[in-house]
Amino acid sequence: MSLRKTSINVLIALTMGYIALFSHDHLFHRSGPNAPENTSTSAAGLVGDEPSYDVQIFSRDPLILHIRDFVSRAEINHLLKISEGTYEPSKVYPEGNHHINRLSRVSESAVLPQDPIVRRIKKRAQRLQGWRGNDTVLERLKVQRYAVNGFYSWHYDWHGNLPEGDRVTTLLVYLVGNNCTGGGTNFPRLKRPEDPRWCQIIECENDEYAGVTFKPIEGTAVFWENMHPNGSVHYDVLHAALPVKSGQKVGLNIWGFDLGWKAPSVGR
Ligand SMILES: O=C(O)CCC(=O)C(=O)O
Ligand SMILES: [Fe+2]
Repeated sequence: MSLRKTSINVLIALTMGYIALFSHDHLFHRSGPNAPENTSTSAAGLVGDEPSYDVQIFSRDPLILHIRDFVSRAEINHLLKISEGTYEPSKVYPEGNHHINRLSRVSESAVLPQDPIVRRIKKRAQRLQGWRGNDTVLERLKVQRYAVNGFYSWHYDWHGNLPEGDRVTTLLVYLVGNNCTGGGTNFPRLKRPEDPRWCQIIECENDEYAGVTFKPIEGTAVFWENMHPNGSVHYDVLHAALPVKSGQKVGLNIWGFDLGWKAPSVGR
């Protein structure tokens, strides 16, 4: 093939790629089933195109993604505003027994009302996870607020033995945290990656905790699968909200709950 023919072919391929990309974008953002809610006012920059976020695979087993700019500044302000006045002390529920236990968890929680902005963020979270069948639903969004000395000690988000299903995914979005010290999300069973570029998003120096600690960078999110591909619970997703030493941290929990989840009888 002559050089001229090759470059024409490359040009055609690039143009086709551009058209494919463009129409994909067109389908998803404007006319697809997941188009943003039709919110007609543009107050506070909350409406319009979906914010573009940036995803990186942090770990393959368990699957953990790090997502930059998952929510916009205007969305953060809105979520903080609608949660104000509705916080209650957070509870824990070992063996189905819901109670406050200040030895394992000190924070306040607020369940968010379902307004158009909340629904839009839920749709974004759902689309990120792909179509998992009608049995997997997102729980009501929950905001967790940690003051100085607030924390949530090491735990799993899965239950492992509920008859009604289980939490199969966790999407944790940091709403406030840029000015706090402490307050990272620690996974003690993960191996810290060696490449120093990860240090932008995880603690590298002076991390007094084993494993990996994600920094609570506002707008970013950490997503993980709580189960192995065959449905068995994953023990390496053990995690904690480390104590806040100064400032304040607020996180948004978006959990994927599979109503049809059952523990597999063998293996992982
Ligand atoms: O806020 C964090 O860093 C983790 C929170 C958490 O694990 C939870 O609410 O289940
Ligand atoms: Fe958790």
